[in-house]
Amino acid sequence: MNDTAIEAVGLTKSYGGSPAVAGIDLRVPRGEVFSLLGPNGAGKSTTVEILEGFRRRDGGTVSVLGEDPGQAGRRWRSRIGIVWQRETMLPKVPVRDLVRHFAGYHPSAHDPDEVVERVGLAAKARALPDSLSGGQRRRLDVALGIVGRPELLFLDEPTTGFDPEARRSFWELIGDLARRGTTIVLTTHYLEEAEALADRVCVLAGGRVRALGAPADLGGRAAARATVSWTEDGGHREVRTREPTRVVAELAARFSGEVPGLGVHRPTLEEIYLSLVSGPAGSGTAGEGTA
Ligand SMILES: Nc1ncnc2c1ncn2[C@@H]1O[C@H](COP(=O)(O)OP(=O)(O)OP(=O)(O)O)[C@@H](O)[C@H]1O
Repeated sequence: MNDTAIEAVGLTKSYGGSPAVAGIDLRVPRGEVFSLLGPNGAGKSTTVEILEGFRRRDGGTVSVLGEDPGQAGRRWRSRIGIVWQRETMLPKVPVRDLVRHFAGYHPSAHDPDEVVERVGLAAKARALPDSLSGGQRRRLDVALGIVGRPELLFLDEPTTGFDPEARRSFWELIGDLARRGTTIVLTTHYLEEAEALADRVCVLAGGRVRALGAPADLGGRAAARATVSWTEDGGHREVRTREPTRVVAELAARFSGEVPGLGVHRPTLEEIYLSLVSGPAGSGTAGEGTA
């Protein structure tokens, strides 16, 4: 089996002459959790909808699970799961029956009751979709996206409206699917979600790839200087250093033990992300290139 789930080369799409996707190259190996980040209007949904076969591209080549999504048929579609950004219209059918119904479309679906349980809707199994809260409704969308045991799962801002506990349990669910080999494309505005789940993140801005890499390395993050801070003589002190361990060891020796107010701060993914998307299009440097 081909070990590439998604390959796009030179992908372009314009709306009324304005480029939304301006030449993107992507390769996502099977089994990877790949996260697309970027500000509103960056081109994430357009890219993902082309990969899902719901939007026509203007240029470039695309292969998803070995087929061109623009030409692929129902069998291909049944190998893909989608959790849309916007709520989809659902019939007035209880949660459990709806998940069972969706499972019926797929030859090797998960047990629907287990899926309802996994997304935390067991107590609402008999409820109608209309009666669910926003976060519960989102969990139902997730259940419908995963029940078919997709090889490739697209999640477009899946945890919007989730409370913190629901988000954590959703992360566990996604981690579990990933460990079982599902390839996942996650679009999110939550940097901590990308950090918790993604093997690699791709930052899009202005329809182009600004940076690509593991969350820990993105934009030179791993090599970036850390800030070591402490309190001394009643005042705040800090140094920026590439060797925070050495600085902390020196401080520990100097204070003979606990260093008052000690802190070590490395750039967060959010800080790196903001520095990547704040410049003019094309100014992103670190890690730029082919995904
Ligand atoms: N159907 C459409 N018709 C015209 N312009 C569109 C259409 N869909 C998207 N666009 C434009 O294309 C650009 C990229 O939009 P897209 O929805 O792909 O961005 P996004 O990164 O998904 O944003 P968000 O984070 O807000 O969901 C935007 O400037 C948007 O206004």
